[in-house]
Amino acid sequence: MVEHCHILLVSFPGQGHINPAIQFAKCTLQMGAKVTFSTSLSAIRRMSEAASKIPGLTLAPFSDGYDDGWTSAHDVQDFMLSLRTCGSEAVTNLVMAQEKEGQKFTHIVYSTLITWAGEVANQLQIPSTLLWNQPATVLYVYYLYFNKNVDFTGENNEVIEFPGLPLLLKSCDFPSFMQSSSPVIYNFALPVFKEHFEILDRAGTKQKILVNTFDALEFEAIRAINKYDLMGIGPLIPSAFLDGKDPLDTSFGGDLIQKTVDYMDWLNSKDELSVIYVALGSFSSLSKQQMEEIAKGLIESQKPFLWVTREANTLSFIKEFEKQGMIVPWCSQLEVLSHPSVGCFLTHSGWNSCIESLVSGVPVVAFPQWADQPTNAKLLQDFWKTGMRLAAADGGIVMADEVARCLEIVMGGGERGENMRKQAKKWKILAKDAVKEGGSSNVNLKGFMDQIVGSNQSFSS
Ligand SMILES: O=c1ccn([C@@H]2O[C@H](COP(=O)(O)OP(=O)(O)O[C@H]3O[C@H](CO)[C@@H](O)[C@H](O)[C@H]3O)[C@@H](O)[C@H]2O)c(=O)[nH]1
Repeated sequence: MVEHCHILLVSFPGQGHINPAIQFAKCTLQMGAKVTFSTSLSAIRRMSEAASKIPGLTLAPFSDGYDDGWTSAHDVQDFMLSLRTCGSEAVTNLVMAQEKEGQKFTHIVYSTLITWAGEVANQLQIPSTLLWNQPATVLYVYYLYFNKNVDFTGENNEVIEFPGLPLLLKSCDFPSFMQSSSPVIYNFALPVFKEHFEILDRAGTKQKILVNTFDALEFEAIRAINKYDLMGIGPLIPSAFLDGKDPLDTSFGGDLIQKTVDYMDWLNSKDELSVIYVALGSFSSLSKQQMEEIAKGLIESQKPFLWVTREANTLSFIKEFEKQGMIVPWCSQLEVLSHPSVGCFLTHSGWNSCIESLVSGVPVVAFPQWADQPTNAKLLQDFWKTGMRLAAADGGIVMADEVARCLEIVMGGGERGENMRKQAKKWKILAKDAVKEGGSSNVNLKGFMDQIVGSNQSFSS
């Protein structure tokens, strides 16, 4: 029975993980399940009041030892260890507390990087499912890296074929952690991804993996790993920007910073498709030189821009720069992307940003930094064909000319830009189709819910 379904949802505290997790919670709540959402106190604190009042949602924060939030000034390995220790204890305590009251969680759903929640679920013999919040393609690439005899050396950046994938990758397209240039401080990452597979394998055969993607977008990659049952249940995006069923669902509710500057009047004053929206990650750590090159490239483009950054004060020509654009510390990205004046998204290609660009039908200029972002940028450019990736000059810096060149191609009147805009419109329609009643993601999510309550009763949407 649906009212007996109680999901414990555990998420990594980063913005790119919290957002799809909250949206997953909203979808399953609408189907009648109860959801307890557990993550670090710092992430729960930044959730809007509205999110904390979602009916049926219980928040279960725990201290991960970084109650003011992790910043790049902290050692990332220490943080991951502390999160694992504190999180494992918190999840165990939550399960025990339920049992004391004669109740139990039906299922534990845990996000990417939260391997330990899967481990605790295995130990406590509670069925669990990974909510993978990156493309299915990236999961497949990691799977091959750890499990199959595929040569990932990619010497001289030669092209590598991946069985079952209609896409050729070079080493520069791999997740950054696989690349030889990955900084030592991120050496913790590959073992975490390896552990994901080990935990899935210990949980039993043919484990389901929920993926924030949809069938039409990654048909082959979703089916490429026979060992697991990947299910596209995305895009996990607030309803108002997707199917419109709930016009009041206009935000994820877990914003890093609550909106502080009003940019809507400014956007309203601009011509259709004329504005460049720039957001290069919640924790961008671009060098001063790189920031300046991007700024110069934007100026060269002569187009208005809205740039989300909290580092603009490092720019030497900020005053001149501000005449052409607007700088904000945070915005509602989906609100901006769905504004008619926005014609291009200059993005770090974090997975949520990619999928939000597709849902909004906005072409991109991709500037991947790390993690899955190089692969995401490759997919956007060569598979979904909605944009292009910036090329770095010798020395690794992307120069202003390159920024301006790509913006001109994507936003200009030429054939390439025209095609990208056409492709972007196509994905916008297909994304909405996926979540409609009877759409692939809608069917998959209902199927998952049916399975976890162990009944044949169908869920309403
Ligand atoms: O001003 C802003 C800037 C961002 N966002 C939102 O913040 C989220 C950002 O997510 P994402 O684009 O995925 O970036 P990160 O937060 O950097 O995501 C991390 O997590 C993702 C999911 O695992 C990975 O794909 C990325 O590489 C990794 O950096 C999106 O929902 C945006 O809509 C806003 O609402 N307002």
